[in-house]
Amino acid sequence: MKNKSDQIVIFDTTLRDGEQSPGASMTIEEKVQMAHQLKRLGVNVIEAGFPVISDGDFKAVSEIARQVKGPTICALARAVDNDIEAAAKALSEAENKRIHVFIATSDIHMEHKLKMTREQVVLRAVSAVKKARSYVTDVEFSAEDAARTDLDFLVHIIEAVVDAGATTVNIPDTVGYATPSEFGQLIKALKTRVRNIEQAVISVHCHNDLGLATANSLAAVANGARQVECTVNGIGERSGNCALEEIVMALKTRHDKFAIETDINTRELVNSSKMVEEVTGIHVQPNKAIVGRNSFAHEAGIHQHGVIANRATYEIMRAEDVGFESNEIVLGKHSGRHAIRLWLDKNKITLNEDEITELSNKVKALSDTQKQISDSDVFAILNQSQGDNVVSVDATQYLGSKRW
Ligand SMILES: CC(=O)SCCNC(=O)CCNC(=O)[C@H](O)C(C)(C)COP(=O)(O)OP(=O)(O)OC[C@H]1O[C@@H](n2cnc3c(N)ncnc32)[C@H](O)[C@@H]1OP(=O)(O)O
Ligand SMILES: CC(C)C(=O)C(=O)O
Repeated sequence: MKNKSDQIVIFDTTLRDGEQSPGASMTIEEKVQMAHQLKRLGVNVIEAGFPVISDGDFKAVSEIARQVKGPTICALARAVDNDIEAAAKALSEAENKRIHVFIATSDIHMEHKLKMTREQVVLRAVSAVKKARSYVTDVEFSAEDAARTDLDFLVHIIEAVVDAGATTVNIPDTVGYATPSEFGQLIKALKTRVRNIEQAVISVHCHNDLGLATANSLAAVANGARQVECTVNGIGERSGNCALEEIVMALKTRHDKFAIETDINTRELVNSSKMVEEVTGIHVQPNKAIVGRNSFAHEAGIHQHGVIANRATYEIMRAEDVGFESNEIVLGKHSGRHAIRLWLDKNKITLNEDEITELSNKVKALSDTQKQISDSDVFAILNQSQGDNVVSVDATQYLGSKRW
């Protein structure tokens, strides 16, 4: 990392919070394979798991700690001695290690779930951080449900854990309740009010219940957060977490606004996304920002015309920069003649303007009866038109579709 002010720590929790998505459980081998990919992607911290929860998770964290050198390997623990001991043990072979302890700080969680008073929670948090510090120098503390926590109490507990040795303090919006302006203001308030805040990195961990996880994380960064917790494809509890690919590409694309760097090799984003789809069986929707298959695809004629003239008319990022081979011009109901001309050029077919118009009309007519148009559909149209001497091509070589 360069320096704290213009760099952000990308803390990937695909293997911990991401794995908490119903149905996303991974085997030890899958977690290790994913951790190697996260290293290729360039994440700074890999939250490899929660060692106390099962033998499998303990082994997965230990194996990742043993095999994956370079990034910091992090293990989660409740503010419970046994959890912290398990985390320390699982991390023993890590080159760079972090123990992440958490306890809830909102009144609703403390009263109904933990059945603890504010004072008891502070004492438990301080003692957990001290215990974690007895094993490692890099300790993260999370105030679970921070976004719904009384601000004075949050300031107080953060000061206490930083005094106890926490090197990163994480402010989760555990239930995805905050709005960007509120969350940005919360980070700003902590930066000004927490006496010893300069001794720790401020981190955020936003959930996506209202679809605001990335927006809230960005607002936090704009107000001084320097670690963002996120997951590939945004998987995680309920509606998931801030998506790694979204926060990284937002910071890269809007460098003019944020002036923040990450260490992420963005060309590995699509590979990482595909690996998460494979190991979890959870597929991203086509319109998923950055890694969805429609993110750089254009079907509407006016857009296609613009993109053919200059990609920047309708693309704010380059498909190649996130790991796709290229952008796509997709033929369909909304396509116009500029796209048809491009398709013909690519396939080395020459038609006159009347024939191009006729082909365009036939593509539109076919699109009224089916959802998607493949290359072989277009060749079939051309072959049907053979009698009218439009063109003669052998469509059999194009059977199957490039896109669909
Ligand atoms: C916001 C988050 O994502 S937090 C992380 C969530 N992840 C997980 O829960 C991982 C999977 N969890 C598990 O396997 C289990 O819940 C375990 C192993 C952690 C605990 O299992 P159990 O002992 O059976 O307890 P159970 O899950 O029913 O209840 C949670 C217990 O942890 C306590 N607890 C919850 N959070 C904390 C905390 N941060 N610090 C201390 N204690 C906590 C609860 O008060 C409750 O204690 P109780 O049993 O004395 O009532
Ligand atoms: C453990 C913490 C960081 C968490 O996952 C949450 O609050 O959502």
